[in-house]
Amino acid sequence: MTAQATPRGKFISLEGGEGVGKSTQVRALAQALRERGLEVVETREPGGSEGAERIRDLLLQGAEDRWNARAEALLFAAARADHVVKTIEPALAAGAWVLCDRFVDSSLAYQGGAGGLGVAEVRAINAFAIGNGFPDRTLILLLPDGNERAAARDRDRPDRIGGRPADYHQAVDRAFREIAAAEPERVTLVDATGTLEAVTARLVAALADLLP
Ligand SMILES: Nc1ncnc2c1ncn2[C@@H]1O[C@H](COP(=O)(O)OP(=O)(O)O)[C@@H](O)[C@H]1O
Ligand SMILES: Cc1cn([C@H]2C[C@H](O)[C@@H](COP(=O)(O)OP(=O)(O)O)O2)c(=O)[nH]c1=O
Repeated sequence: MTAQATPRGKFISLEGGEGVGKSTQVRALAQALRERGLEVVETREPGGSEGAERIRDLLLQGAEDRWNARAEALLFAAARADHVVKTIEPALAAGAWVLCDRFVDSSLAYQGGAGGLGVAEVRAINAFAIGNGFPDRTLILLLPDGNERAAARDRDRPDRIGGRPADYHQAVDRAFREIAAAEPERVTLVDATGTLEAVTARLVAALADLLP
């Protein structure tokens, strides 16, 4: 008898601006997928491995001018390279589904689109960092006025990037929509209004073609 190879898991990233409900929905979607019998690993960026969590502190704490735009983009990519090798790839190879709270599209939208480096340039450094490790599906949560939930949650202590001005966050939002338009096979825009349960149901529906 020959051993059956374990089928590879699927890699799903959740994206969107500040406070649209990504962390809430990673937990809820993981639960919904587990109820369907899937093994699920939840992770986040920046972070998700020991070294990447250290880089997270460097990126999110301290003064706004702690890093220039290129250094910031490279630090996100370095954290991602470690996260892929240490956490994401082993889980997928073992057959688990990986749900990631932010991934490469956050770099494309924040550093590339809003930060002025250019989406193509930031894509290139990330291609070097992660090779073929793009998600199987990316779900971008959209709120019409995204910031109310984040503002209520963070009060007056946003992090180094969350605290940037409104026009930066509007540019992030535009960049996410452009990425979705450019890569419709991988990237789906999902309405994040309504109850937690309603949003989770939309996310599950957006994965229908990948589910076993
Ligand atoms: N569907 C929802 N309706 C109302 N509030 C929500 C909903 N989903 C999340 N929240 C709340 O909005 C805030 C931001 O959600 P969170 O999941 O932390 O967002 P993100 O990870 O995108 O920053 C939290 O206080 C959370 O409890
Ligand atoms: C992964 C990633 C995050 N970020 C930013 C987005 C957030 O402001 C911050 C991550 O903080 P996080 O706590 O995940 O944000 P939130 O819960 O508000 O969504 O880092 C980038 O600018 N580029 C990236 O590649």
